[in-house]
Amino acid sequence: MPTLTLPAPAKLNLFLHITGRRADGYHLLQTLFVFLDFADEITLTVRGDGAIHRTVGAVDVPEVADLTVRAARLLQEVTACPLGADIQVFKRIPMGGGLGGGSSDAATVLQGLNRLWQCGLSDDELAVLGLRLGADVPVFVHGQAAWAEGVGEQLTPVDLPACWYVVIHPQVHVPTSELFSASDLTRDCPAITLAAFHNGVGANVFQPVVEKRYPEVAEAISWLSQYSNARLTGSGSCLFAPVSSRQEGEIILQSLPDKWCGFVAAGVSISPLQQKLVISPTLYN
Ligand SMILES: C[C@@](CO)(OP(=O)(O)O)[C@H](O)COP(=O)(O)OP(=O)(O)OC[C@H]1O[C@@H](n2ccc(N)nc2=O)[C@H](O)[C@@H]1O
Ligand SMILES: Nc1ncnc2c1ncn2[C@@H]1O[C@H](COP(=O)(O)OP(=O)(O)O)[C@@H](O)[C@H]1O
Repeated sequence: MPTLTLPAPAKLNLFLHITGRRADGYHLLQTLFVFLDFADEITLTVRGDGAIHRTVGAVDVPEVADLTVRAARLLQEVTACPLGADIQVFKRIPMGGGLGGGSSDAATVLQGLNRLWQCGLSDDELAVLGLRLGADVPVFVHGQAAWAEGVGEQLTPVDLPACWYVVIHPQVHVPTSELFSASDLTRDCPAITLAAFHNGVGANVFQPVVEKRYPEVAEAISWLSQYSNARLTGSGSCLFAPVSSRQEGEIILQSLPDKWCGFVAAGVSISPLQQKLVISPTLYN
């Protein structure tokens, strides 16, 4: 049966402001998404019997709740596709760390099965479907670094200069919903422009809230700030800082306290998924 292996990259939120709230309680954001060349790997194999199974995946995510399985079922339902799939998810991206791994996995499954099942949906149609699974799925479907508004689905592509980042996971799980409901979260940021961001305006509004509730994250931010401008990504708990080269990042990581994990990755404007899809439109065998 046809098989396809694709990357599901991590993202960083280079800044994240909340500008207001929708009537349904969801928060309106301004953020800048960039991708990392650090990714989960997903292998999809077509099944003729219509069943969808996750044959490899994170042990602490039940198969039925896995965003890859939910994405496959959604695409199957919407397109009335009679085919199924076996899904292998090799996780590298820390979960619940603000790196968007679950959303990225879902986007990769939508893109991969759209091809394997020959559904013929456009990127825009896949992004609309993806939004039903999570606010961050559309940006991963399009795979282009973007200025984002709304809940993160109103995307304007941007081309950012290549950059290296040190990313640290303080081994703390920070639940996104808890942070969005925090009383001390700033929800009235004035709207800014991309030009203002490039002039140094912009912060992550979750950062002070997370630092107050999770001292371990505050300690990690303070540690990384010795070397470069450290900031939280998404709702945390991972943090990142720009560095001038992979080598500089690796040197910083040599002093990383054992209790935390870290890696160095390149920030890229075209996601590793889009790069692979564009280079070889008929990838599967
Ligand atoms: C904060 C961001 C920034 O990129 O990323 P992560 O930290 O998750 O990577 C996203 O906005 C995360 O969006 P999304 O992926 O939809 O968050 P979920 O975990 O599904 O949302 C959990 C809960 O947070 C609240 N929520 C979420 C998004 C939003 N714009 N407003 C909200 O109020 C809702 O109550 C929702 O039920
Ligand atoms: N394939 C998946 N990979 C990671 N997390 C998943 C997956 N499917 C469902 N989840 C759930 O989504 C939550 C958020 O995961 P993730 O997207 O990695 O983090 P974040 O939203 O903080 O960037 C996890 O805690 C997990 O319970």
